[in-house]
Amino acid sequence: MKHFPVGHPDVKFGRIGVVLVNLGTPDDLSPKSVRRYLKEFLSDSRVVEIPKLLWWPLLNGIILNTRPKKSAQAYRKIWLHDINESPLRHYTQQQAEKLAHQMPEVDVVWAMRYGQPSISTALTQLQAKGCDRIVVFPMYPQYSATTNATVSDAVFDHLKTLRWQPTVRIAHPWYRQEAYINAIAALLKARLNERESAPEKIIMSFHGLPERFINQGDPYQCHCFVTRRLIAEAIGWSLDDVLVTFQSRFGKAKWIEPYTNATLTSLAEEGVKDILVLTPGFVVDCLETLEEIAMEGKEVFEEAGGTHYDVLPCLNDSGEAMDMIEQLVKAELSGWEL
Ligand SMILES: C=CC1=C(C)c2cc3[nH]c(cc4nc(cc5[nH]c(cc1n2)c(C)c5CCC(=O)O)C(CCC(=O)O)=C4C)c(C)c3C=C
Ligand SMILES: [Fe+2]
Ligand SMILES: [Fe+2]
Repeated sequence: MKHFPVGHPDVKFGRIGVVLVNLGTPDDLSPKSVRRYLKEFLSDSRVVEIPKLLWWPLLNGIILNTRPKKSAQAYRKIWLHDINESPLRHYTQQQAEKLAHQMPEVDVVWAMRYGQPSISTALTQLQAKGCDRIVVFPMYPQYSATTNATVSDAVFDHLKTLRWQPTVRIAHPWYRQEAYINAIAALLKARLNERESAPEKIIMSFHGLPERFINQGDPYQCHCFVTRRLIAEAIGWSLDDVLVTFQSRFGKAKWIEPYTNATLTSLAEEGVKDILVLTPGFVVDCLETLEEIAMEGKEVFEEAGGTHYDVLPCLNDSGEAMDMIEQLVKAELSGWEL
């Protein structure tokens, strides 16, 4: 029953919406698209904290003239050519579509922090369907200002443009939630059981960050260590054999260590032959897992003398992933009557 006065626009309300947000990815393989994506991403002052006066000439003068071509070649190796789509966007879309089936009582959409569909587009879409309560769900288990906070920035920038703002909840980081730990542990145990023998070491490779960000209070590294401990406990492995490493260093500054590639080399040089690598900080496979870990990491390990390099895929849109997302989203809806 609506009680709007005469002349008031007929705004829909009363529904609940969910938006799954991931990082963003190029629209296609052209250096132009990769450049557009990198420009938006690397212009975010939460991601690169170098004073604009120094960063802009470097970004626009050098990086955006050299990196897009190199990155486009890397993306070509992992692109889903049959559907002409980036894995990151494909799996994010699949997750949202599957969640919509699992939770028909809410409206589910997806968004890319850098690129399309933007967070603003997704929120507009949900409001048009009548959602006046919205859960924003960043697809990052471990909190970092470079990922989670920048999602919040985009959400609140959008809210600034509205007269009737929806009530918004931003999901709490879920690096230690049972639903997440159990989902990864289930896939990991299944892989360990499939194998003829256990690997000598399990490596958990997380995306890195400049060390300065951690020293300034970003909790990301601690979250990664908690995740590692809980997964190791869930599979009954000693922490001595489940290592954390950090990958994808960008630029010249010191990033958090140990670096993934350096660890792969030193392990192989110490005589470790057989390892299993997983990337629990990435919910879906993407450039960083498929190219950097599955391809480049394998080369690095084998060149240094390793012989068995096994990689566990990300959760993607598996049954385990979808149960996990449903449980985590439902916890965020708590108290909102449907
Ligand atoms: C410039 C510094 C960067 C920081 C800080 C950073 C943090 C960070 N990133 C992810 C997740 C992803 N990053 C991805 C790609 C990617 N990351 C950076 C740089 C930083 N990331 C660049 C320049 C790129 C682009 C690719 C390249 O040119 O090498 C991706 C993959 C996207 C895809 O399209 O597949 C993800 C996912 C996290 C979780 C994080 C902080 C914790
Ligand atoms: Fe990154
Ligand atoms: Fe990378």
